[in-house]
Amino acid sequence: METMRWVDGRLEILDQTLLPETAEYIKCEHYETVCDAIRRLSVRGAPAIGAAAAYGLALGANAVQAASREVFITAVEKIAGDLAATRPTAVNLQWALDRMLETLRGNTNDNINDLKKALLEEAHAIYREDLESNRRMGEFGQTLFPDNAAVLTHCNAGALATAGLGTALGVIRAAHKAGKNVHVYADETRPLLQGARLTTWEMLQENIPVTLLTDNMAGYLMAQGKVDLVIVGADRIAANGDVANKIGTYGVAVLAREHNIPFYVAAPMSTIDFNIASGRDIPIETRDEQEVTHIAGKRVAPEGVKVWNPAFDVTPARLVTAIITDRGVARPPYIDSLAALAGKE
Ligand SMILES: CSC[C@H]1O[C@H](OP(=O)(O)O)[C@H](O)[C@@H]1O
Repeated sequence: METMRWVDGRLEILDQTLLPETAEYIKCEHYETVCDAIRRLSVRGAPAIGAAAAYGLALGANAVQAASREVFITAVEKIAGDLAATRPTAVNLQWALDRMLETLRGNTNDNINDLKKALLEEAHAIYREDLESNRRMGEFGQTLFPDNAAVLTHCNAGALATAGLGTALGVIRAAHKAGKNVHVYADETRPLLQGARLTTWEMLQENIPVTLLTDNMAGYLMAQGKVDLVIVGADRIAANGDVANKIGTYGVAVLAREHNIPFYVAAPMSTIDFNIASGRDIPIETRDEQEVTHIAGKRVAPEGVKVWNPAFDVTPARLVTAIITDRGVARPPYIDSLAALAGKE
């Protein structure tokens, strides 16, 4: 099942808020529909958000009526700004939009229709490349898995968060395919339950053994000696290796360190933000309080209670055993190893 698809000049997005019960595609005729899909997590996960924004920009550009290249570019830049404003933490969103705008500005063609075609081609390329990136991360990462590995993961860093295989789950898929007999422990991941709803669904689809646990069970599972390694995705990684990922990841990393369990992060190079020195500078999204006060649409917390709902937290680099990227595995010190993988001096 595709996370998204371009059909007859429009973007169709698998609505992940309806999974696992219902698999339904949102038909996006306007880029504002894509903005809404990103904001409400119909499409989610750093690489998937980036690809959706790229297609959203191509969709919006197609609707622009401009008399000149300059007017067209100004209109497209405004659409990119609207898409960029949907969610602040996943750097792939801005990365994809920047790449699309660079493509546009670097194309000296004055024919507006040709510029529109070039934007759509770039969106296709971003989506296609992410699938290849997932495959490469899987190849690099599965070498870190022992046979019969019991693997704990948090949130959903799977096919649904990317263009097809996943980051953390892409590594798990590769290890499963390599015959390593992986067993997955999936944190439910409150408040939006990406683990309970999406990771378990993906693993069951492919007969990869999976056990669901609530977030507050992870420590006891580790204390029982039942976890060989932890692997998670990322939304933004700072130049020093600090990792922003779904809320709860930091707690899992501290528990893993306490129990001497390797803690791996799988992320493409497009998730590394070399413009940010450390996790202190990563913008953390806070979301609607009803995500915490309600479960399945039913209020469970009393009216009037104060709520704190950060969607992400930051795991310091010192708690990260290795970062598995699509260019290889980075080990501490990340300030050097990530820069080397990026080909920076
Ligand atoms: C492969 S990126 C997946 C990453 O994105 C998730 O956040 P959200 O569901 O809010 O988009 C979570 O942090 C995952 O690790």
